[in-house]
Amino acid sequence: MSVLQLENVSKEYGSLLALDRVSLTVQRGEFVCLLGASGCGKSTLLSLVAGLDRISGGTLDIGDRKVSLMFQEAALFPWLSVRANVELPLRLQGAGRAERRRRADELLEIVRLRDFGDKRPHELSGGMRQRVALARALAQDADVLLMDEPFGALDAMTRDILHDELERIWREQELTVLFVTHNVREAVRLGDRVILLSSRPGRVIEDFAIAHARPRRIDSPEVSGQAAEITDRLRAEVARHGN
Ligand SMILES: Nc1ncnc2c1ncn2[C@@H]1O[C@H](COP(=O)(O)OP(=O)(O)OP(=O)(O)O)[C@@H](O)[C@H]1O
Repeated sequence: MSVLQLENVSKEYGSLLALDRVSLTVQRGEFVCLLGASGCGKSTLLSLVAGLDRISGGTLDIGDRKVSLMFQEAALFPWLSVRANVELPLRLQGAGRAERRRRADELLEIVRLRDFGDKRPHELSGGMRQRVALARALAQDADVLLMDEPFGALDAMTRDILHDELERIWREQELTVLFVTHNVREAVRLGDRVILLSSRPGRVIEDFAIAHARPRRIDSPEVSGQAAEITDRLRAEVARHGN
């Protein structure tokens, strides 16, 4: 069952064409990575799916499904405790105090931060803050999780660990994920599919199926081999555009 369908979606910002007739279908439970050179419109695509911006042409069908967004910066409220940050979406949903607390603790357990609920964000490492952001995104109980380079600012080791965690949570919670990155190995490590976008204006130039058994290691020969193939394709595309 598809949860998201884009057909010939274009996006113009004034005279700038950011996306050019992008077609993409995401099935329920799929982990789809969007990959492309800088400025090709990856974030634009996410913001269209999130309903933060309007398409200029084509059709985008997400039905009545809810999305939640996660960015490179955790964007937590510094004056609130970790638990209170996770509780915020629950508060907006109208959940009562006890229910909020119960669900927030459950989510903190899922991201392995159960003992950190009373801390403030500044007391946590960057990786831990992203875990809180993930818990907060999960609190929205969305059908589709939209992630815009969520681990881009983390060191390689922390990123590795969070890949494992995200994969586990995706599987356990049966999430559908649309994940933007410009890190080819990360895309192959995580995705069921890797959608390669052209340089601006962004068009889908290839849809790679990633069939290697999970869990994958980012430094495994399988991931490295397929990442090299995709990198060559991306390089050719960037060279064609001269940027
Ligand atoms: N609100 C906006 N107004 C005008 N132009 C915009 C706006 N948002 C994005 N753009 C332009 O659209 C193009 C695509 O931007 P976008 O941020 O989606 O690319 P990206 O692939 O996510 O880039 P990066 O990998 O560098 O984050 C860029 O040329 C950008 O300058």
